[in-house]
Amino acid sequence: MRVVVPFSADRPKTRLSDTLDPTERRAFARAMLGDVVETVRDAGADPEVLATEPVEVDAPVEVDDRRLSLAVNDALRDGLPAAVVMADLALATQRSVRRLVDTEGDVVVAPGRGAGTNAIVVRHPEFRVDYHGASFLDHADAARELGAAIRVVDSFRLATDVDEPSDLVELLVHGDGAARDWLVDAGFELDDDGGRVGIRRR
Ligand SMILES: Nc1nc2c(ncn2[C@@H]2O[C@H](COP(=O)(O)OP(=O)(O)OP(=O)(O)O)[C@@H](O)[C@H]2O)c(=O)[nH]1
Ligand SMILES: C[C@H](OP(=O)(O)O)C(=O)O
Repeated sequence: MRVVVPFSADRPKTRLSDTLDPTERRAFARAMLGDVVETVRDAGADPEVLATEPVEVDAPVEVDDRRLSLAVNDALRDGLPAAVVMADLALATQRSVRRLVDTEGDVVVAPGRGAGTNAIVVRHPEFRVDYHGASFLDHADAARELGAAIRVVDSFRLATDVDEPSDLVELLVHGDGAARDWLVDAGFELDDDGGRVGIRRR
């Protein structure tokens, strides 16, 4: 199955601005992209990166700097079925991606926290993505309006998109790819000194 991996190359991860400087955010986002592409391929699917600017990665890259939903809907027109897996799902595993693409349904969604849509499989020819805000609810409504069968994949690993500093804790604990290595090399470690486990930088 085609797996489109959208990647905002130019100004990535602005919600991590208090934790990483712009250069670090680009490098960290790029490390997560590489992990997602490798995981998708290990799951036996075919990654295609949809980036806002050229990027060196082990997968075909299409550059499209239009807004996310517009670019993704155009990419979906290149052939269904197709999945869209976000480039910041650094905890995704071969098994969780396989579970996503093997789940039957006209539209299959792996929700993210905050009513997001972290990954989606589209088999219905008239379905269109509409990202940002409560996109999970918007996608469920859109599927119902089409009479499309929608399925939800409840997965910790697909639900964890790395957007904010608290997400870095999950990556340190559960990740095992280049993005986690990048964090460790940058001096990040768990802060387990009482209360909820956080993150600190040596
Ligand atoms: N191709 C493309 N990818 C995008 C765009 N906006 C976000 N993405 C990607 O979509 C995924 C989810 O988006 P966000 O979580 O908002 O990522 P982000 O924009 O880097 O993060 P913030 O700046 O904190 O919003 C990430 O993998 C982004 O790289 C876009 O306009 N075009
Ligand atoms: C892609 C987008 O991510 P967010 O902007 O919500 O982090 C969404 O999940 O709709």
